[in-house]
Amino acid sequence: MRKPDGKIVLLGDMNVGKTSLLHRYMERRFPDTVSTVGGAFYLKQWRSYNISIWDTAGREQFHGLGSLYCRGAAAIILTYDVSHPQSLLELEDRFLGLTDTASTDCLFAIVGNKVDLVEEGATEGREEDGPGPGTAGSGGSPKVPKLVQLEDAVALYRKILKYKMLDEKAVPAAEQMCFETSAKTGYNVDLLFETLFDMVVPMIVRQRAQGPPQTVDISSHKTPRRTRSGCCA
Ligand SMILES: Nc1nc2c(ncn2[C@@H]2O[C@H](COP(=O)(O)OP(=O)(O)OP(=O)(O)O)[C@@H](O)[C@H]2O)c(=O)[nH]1
Ligand SMILES: [Mg+2]
Repeated sequence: MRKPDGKIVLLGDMNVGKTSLLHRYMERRFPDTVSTVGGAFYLKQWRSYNISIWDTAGREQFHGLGSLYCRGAAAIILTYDVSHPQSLLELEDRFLGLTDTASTDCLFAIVGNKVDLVEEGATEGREEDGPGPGTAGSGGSPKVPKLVQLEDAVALYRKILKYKMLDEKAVPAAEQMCFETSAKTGYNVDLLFETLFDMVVPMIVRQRAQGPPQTVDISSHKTPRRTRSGCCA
């Protein structure tokens, strides 16, 4: 298997829909999920590059693993549930610190999932994949109030830039990196992942131009010949 060229990590509280978003994008469906244990990844070929997308567990007991998964990440998707304000607060309080191990030029996307559940429509004009937030596919489930607005996510994005000491002019604009999605209907899901892939590819190209990676490719590593004394030749 070829080593992934870039890595994207999904972070966020339990139950916000990280696994469902990944299933919707990779498998084009919305299956029943069980709460993730540890983490898992998918490989996506985008142009001529292999991008790994890591799904992580939101449950507190797996919290320690988060920074391991983020190591060297080119992009991180911070996910919350639009009907649960606490899930947005958790991103700042509990998850942002885990991203310190990511690549120095790591991109951040903030994603409010489950818009199909809420009364108010999501941002208009971004629906390029899948029906609207609360239309076909929502199964007529009773609507709940939308308790987190897109502006709240934009405010968090700006806080992240401050925390990372990044210049707002040197990174993608908040409006470009804050999404509202529904893993259930597919709303904005392709847009989310494919926007990030398109942003990650130039980073890969730049990293390659800067020199070989600092990691060892074990598939091309020859086992050293042993001498009679037992030392390596
Ligand atoms: N209505 C609706 N339900 C969703 C959506 N996304 C996920 N769910 C439901 O929310 C629950 C949790 O989804 P998961 O994808 O397992 O959540 P998770 O973030 O991976 O949770 P952990 O693995 O515990 O961190 C499941 O019952 C999903 O069916 C969505 O867009 N709309
Ligand atoms: Mg999960």
